[in-house]
Amino acid sequence: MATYKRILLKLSGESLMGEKQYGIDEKRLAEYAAQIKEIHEMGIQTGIVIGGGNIFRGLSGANKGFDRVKGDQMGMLATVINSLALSSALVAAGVKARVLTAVRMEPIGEFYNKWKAIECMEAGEVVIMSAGTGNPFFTTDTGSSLRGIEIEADVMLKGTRVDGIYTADPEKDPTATKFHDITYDEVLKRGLKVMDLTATCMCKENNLPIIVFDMDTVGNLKKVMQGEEIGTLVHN
Ligand SMILES: Nc1ncnc2c1ncn2[C@@H]1O[C@H](COP(=O)(O)OP(=O)(O)OP(=O)(O)O)[C@@H](O)[C@H]1O
Ligand SMILES: O=c1ccn([C@@H]2O[C@H](COP(=O)(O)O)[C@@H](O)[C@H]2O)c(=O)[nH]1
Repeated sequence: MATYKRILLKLSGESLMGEKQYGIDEKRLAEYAAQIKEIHEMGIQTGIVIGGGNIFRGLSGANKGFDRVKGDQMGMLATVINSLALSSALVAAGVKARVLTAVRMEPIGEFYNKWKAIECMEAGEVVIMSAGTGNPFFTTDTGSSLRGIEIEADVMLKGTRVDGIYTADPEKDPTATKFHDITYDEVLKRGLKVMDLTATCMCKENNLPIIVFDMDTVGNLKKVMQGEEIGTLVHN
């Protein structure tokens, strides 16, 4: 039984690499598409934002001598590449999918607006909102919170490679312990870096709950949608 009518799913670009060092792992892509198909078949309206860290990040480009704004634009284009790949995998799995872009680039994708996104989801399409916010100095976490609020999602799901929010980065600190749930204020006070702080603030101010969970384990997305408490819930 689905507990949510409409969701915003944020996928990690880095996770899309799978076992690779760079780019897109076809197996991981197909697994993501299959998981999304499962919840789409439950009747859940699904909006998606995907990161670009498997291809390019503006900040790392700045370290290599790129102008920061151009680097961020390259990063936003990286999210468009991932979005196109995901839409292609979804269509191959038999799911109608559409890519909208935060920067005009027809015919690659239609220019995003809230009403178009909602109309398409209500008509049974999975909508992938690409190019982040369209502005430099942001991330796709912030793009996700923005789009989640705009499309009036019931929840923002951050599907990543860790299974929730910990007291410290679990990939660096083996003594870190996991939160079952946590308030936005506590995430901000502790400076927990699983999501950027701008995104957390936006969700707090607009009362959009966040669930952080491990998307790389097949079947988890459906479990979260069925109400299984396998990740960490962030709430007021
Ligand atoms: N307190 C914490 N709890 C859980 N994870 C944390 C924490 N602090 C840092 N992290 C790290 O945050 C990462 C999750 O970020 P993730 O890779 O999904 O997003 P991202 O960097 O925005 O991805 P992309 O930009 O590629 O889309 C985890 O892999 C984890 O190592
Ligand atoms: O609104 C946005 C979103 C993203 N960017 C740039 O893209 C890369 C990739 O996004 P990730 O969230 O890191 O996966 C990001 O590092 C920024 O450089 C942006 O400028 N504006």
